[in-house]
Amino acid sequence: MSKEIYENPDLKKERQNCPFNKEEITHLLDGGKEKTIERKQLENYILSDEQLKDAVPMEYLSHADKYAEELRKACLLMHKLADSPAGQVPTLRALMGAGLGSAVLKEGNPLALHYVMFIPALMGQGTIDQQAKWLEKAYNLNMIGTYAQTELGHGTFLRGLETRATYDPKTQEFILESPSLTAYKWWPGSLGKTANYAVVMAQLYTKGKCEGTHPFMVQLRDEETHEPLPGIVNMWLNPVCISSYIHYGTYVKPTNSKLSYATMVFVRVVVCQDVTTNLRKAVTIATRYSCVRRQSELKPGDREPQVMDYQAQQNKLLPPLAATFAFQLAADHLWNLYHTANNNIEQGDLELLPDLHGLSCALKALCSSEAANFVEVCRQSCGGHGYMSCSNFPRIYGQVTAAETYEGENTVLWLQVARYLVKTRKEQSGGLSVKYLIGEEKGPKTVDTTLEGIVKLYRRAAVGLVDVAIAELDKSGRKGEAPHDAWNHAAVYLIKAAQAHARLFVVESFVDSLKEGKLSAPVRTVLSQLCELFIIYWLLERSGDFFLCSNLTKQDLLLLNSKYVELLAAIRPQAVNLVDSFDLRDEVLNSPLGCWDGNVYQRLFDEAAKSPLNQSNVHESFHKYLKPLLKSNL
Ligand SMILES: CCCCC/C=C\C/C=C\C/C=C\CCC(=O)SCCNC(=O)CCNC(=O)[C@H](O)C(C)(C)COP(=O)(O)OP(=O)(O)OC[C@H]1O[C@@H](n2cnc3c(N)ncnc32)[C@H](O)[C@@H]1OP(=O)(O)O
Ligand SMILES: Cc1cc2nc3c(=O)[nH]c(=O)nc-3n(C[C@H](O)[C@H](O)[C@H](O)COP(=O)(O)OP(=O)(O)OC[C@H]3O[C@@H](n4cnc5c(N)ncnc54)[C@H](O)[C@@H]3O)c2cc1C
Repeated sequence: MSKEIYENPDLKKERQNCPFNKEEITHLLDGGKEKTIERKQLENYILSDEQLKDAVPMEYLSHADKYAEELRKACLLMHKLADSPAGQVPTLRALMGAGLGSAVLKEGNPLALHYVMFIPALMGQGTIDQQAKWLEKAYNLNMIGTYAQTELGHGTFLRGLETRATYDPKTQEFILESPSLTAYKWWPGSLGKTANYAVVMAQLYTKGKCEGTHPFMVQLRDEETHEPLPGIVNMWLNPVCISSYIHYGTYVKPTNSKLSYATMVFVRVVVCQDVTTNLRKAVTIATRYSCVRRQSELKPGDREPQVMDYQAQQNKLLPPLAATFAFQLAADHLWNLYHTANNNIEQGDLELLPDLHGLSCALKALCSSEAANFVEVCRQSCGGHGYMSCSNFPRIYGQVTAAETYEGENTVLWLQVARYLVKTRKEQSGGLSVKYLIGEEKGPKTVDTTLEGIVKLYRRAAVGLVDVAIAELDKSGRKGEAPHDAWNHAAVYLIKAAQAHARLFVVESFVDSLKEGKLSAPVRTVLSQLCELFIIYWLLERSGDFFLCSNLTKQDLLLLNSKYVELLAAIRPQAVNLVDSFDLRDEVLNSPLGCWDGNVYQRLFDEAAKSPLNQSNVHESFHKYLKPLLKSNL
């Protein structure tokens, strides 16, 4: 007789009479029905392999055992690549990020940097000959690489990196050296124990002149013994300058010195998608738990309500739910811009490079910081159980907050965005993605609080805040301040302008995607409600920007507040159906709070029982330490 599948009765009720086709949203997020089928086949292929399951929860292993266990599984995954039903590239993409890969490699993939930065660096910066020599070796995993740029003393300021690569015309070799302790490469993933090669960013010196940071291919370890090569600690020999600009001993300047930064741009683009995947996991866990959890008293004398019925809980969870769609659609737009710009750059056309840099910085900083804040709100919305390691919130939060720092610390990226916006506004040229800065936007006299009207307000705020920042810069200039001092003293305004620009891009992406998308009426209705909720939420959160730059009035704000709480109530009934549409398997959520069946308490109990401390009633330490204390009559 088939085992009755348990489903929490509250979750079961939430799922009844769903007014829209969940699979339609699943296909939208996957990029089409075929992609969904491919993803599900791949998930079954990977998650059905018993060798990829953890014998004990990772949190109970030592540091070294965690590394060994993750490496074992990562290598097994690579062996499974060849027979993957989804093909190599989609499989690798799924295994590297916060999605399917995180169901197997809970502490992170020791081979991630090889695929996410090392190979892209070779593809983007290597000459044809170098690619012929290294790419096949890298794809065949006959070498494991990393991207070694950050040093103990420098991560942000690339022009300040201390590692030197001095070209010796006699031997036609580069001598790489770390001239000081602060020059030691620090942070590169896999550098410690896994990689045997690295793309090393170093200052290129030739004929006594520094030509700036360039990428070098360096062998770190013996390919057989894995022992570090001689002198590896502070001296690397025989590196190869990738995309060599040394022709017959003479340095030939690249068409754009920032092309050597291209790998970072690629990762910033993929980080937007990755943090969105993590946010989807957090929202799913918190939403399902909030419909299982019953607590307190809403109506005197009534049964304890589902905590999702509190407006305060809806205010916590529905904006991040909406954000997952907003960020996904914006990340898709950015990915398309990346491909267009990259194809043009390969033809020597660099026109879109500033736009790509500006937008990738803006979206990486916005999505990572907003996702980090939203993940923490999701964790808090689950009370004490959200604090448990097995909830998966600590791990998701750790991964998302890391993205606020790596690949460009967010503040630094915001200032890069501001530099691009000020230049575009002042020069009234370029600015593919910031057309509003070129034309003279006439702000609406009275505020129109329709969706289109609110988007216009976002545009007013975006252009207005750039003008406020420029006015500050000009004011400092008139006081005789040097440009770098004026820039530093306007930083607060510059960052606000950059953030308003990033929010405008996300809002326009969401609205435009709904206009262009071929959606059924029910799906369009629920996504439009989420879109309106989200853009009003952000406006209410940043109302100062809009008061400063538009004719928004107190009455308008009160009206928008009312609209916002109406939308919370309208979306509440579909919260579980919306997160079910993400189609995230329990193994990917990896949380007893978020499991599909809602059997939360039993799963929490089972997780607790796995702790080594729960394998006996009295731990040996009692006899060693506590008992003597109890007897000592202090
Ligand atoms: C496939 C699925 C994957 C899923 C997994 C996803 C994620 C997880 C995977 C990987 C992450 C893991 C590890 C992270 C790895 C790292 O962290 S690698 C190290 C990252 N480090 C950085 O990002 C360093 C940040 N700093 C910089 O980029 C630069 O120092 C700077 C801040 C940009 C300043 O550079 P500088 O040379 O000083 O330039 P300046 O500010 O003077 O500007 C000069 C002009 O150059 C333009 N510009 C700057 N950068 C770029 C660029 N990248 N592209 C194009 N143009 C650029 C700038 O706009 C200026 O132009 P003007 O016209 O003169 O204004
Ligand atoms: C999980 C993780 C993985 C990583 N993986 C890699 C890797 O694989 N390879 C690699 O090379 N690196 C890696 N890194 C390093 C990472 O890229 C750097 O930490 C990052 O670029 C930030 O640089 P920093 O550490 O020097 O911070 P800093 O720049 O020193 O930041 C300190 C403070 O200074 C501020 N600041 C700095 N410059 C300015 C400015 N111009 N204006 C205003 N404020 C400023 C920052 O905003 C910040 O508040 C990783 C980091 C993490 C956390």
